[in-house]
Amino acid sequence: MASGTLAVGGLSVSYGKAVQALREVSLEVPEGTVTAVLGANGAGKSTLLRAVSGTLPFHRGSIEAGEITLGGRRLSGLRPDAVVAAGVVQVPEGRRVFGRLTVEENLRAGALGARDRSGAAAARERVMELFPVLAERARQRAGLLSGGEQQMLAMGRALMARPKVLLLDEPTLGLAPLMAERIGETVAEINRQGTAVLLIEQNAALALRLASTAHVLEVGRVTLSGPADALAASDEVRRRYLGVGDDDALEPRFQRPPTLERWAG
Ligand SMILES: Nc1ncnc2c1ncn2[C@@H]1O[C@H](COP(=O)(O)OP(=O)(O)OP(=O)(O)O)[C@@H](O)[C@H]1O
Repeated sequence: MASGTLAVGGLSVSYGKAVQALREVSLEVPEGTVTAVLGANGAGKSTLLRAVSGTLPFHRGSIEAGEITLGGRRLSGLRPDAVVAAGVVQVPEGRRVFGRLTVEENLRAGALGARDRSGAAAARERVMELFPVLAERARQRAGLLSGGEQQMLAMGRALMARPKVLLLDEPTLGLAPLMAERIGETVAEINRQGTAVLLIEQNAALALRLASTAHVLEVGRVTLSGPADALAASDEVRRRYLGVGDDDALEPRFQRPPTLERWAG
């Protein structure tokens, strides 16, 4: 397996005895690609990212079965800092920048997770090129930035650890359409520069445009997987996630469950 491929195999996760959030989920983020996960609220998308980043215990969740590997090396069971050092870094939902620290200090904090310090200057340069506004605001408190700028900072902070795989949890949530587009363009650029991305995104149209492969999660199970363009063309995805051709599309979780289909590839 390529050294940067993230693989999730047969993953089951629960929160206590009552909530089984993921059931035998298997998917891959091949080295250097963008893979998207779609799903209604509560489908288990954030749980998947928490499992990969090692942060489940902070939410009282645990892995019951399955494993997560990067390039064949086991990540499941590692502490979050070890997962970051191995090359997988999460940008959490809701940005969560350190509001009282400056932009610069937030970025420095991100660099602490890197495997070694030698590439810190190059990483900072890359972040400032991707997000020029962060250079302009370097001395400002992060809490004073707009929502879109905070998302940029959260992504920049994650990139300071020089990840092989970036985990993005709803990066455009709550942003104006123009800002959401900019974030989308930046995700594409980050990927062009060689970083793989596991993208969770409520804007399914944007996610399917950015990703090469996509998966649909429903009540903790992967119910649909395939090339992103094939999913974007499927009636099921168009109706349930792209809001095309069905008045009920705004309430995806109340619709009938999808049939299990898979495309080759
Ligand atoms: N800390 C927790 N304790 C108990 N149950 C939880 C916890 N976190 C999530 N859950 C439950 O696990 C299931 C999956 O939640 P998860 O947040 O992963 O879904 P999601 O697809 O990310 O949804 P959303 O988009 O609303 O965040 C849901 O039933 C949710 O209520």
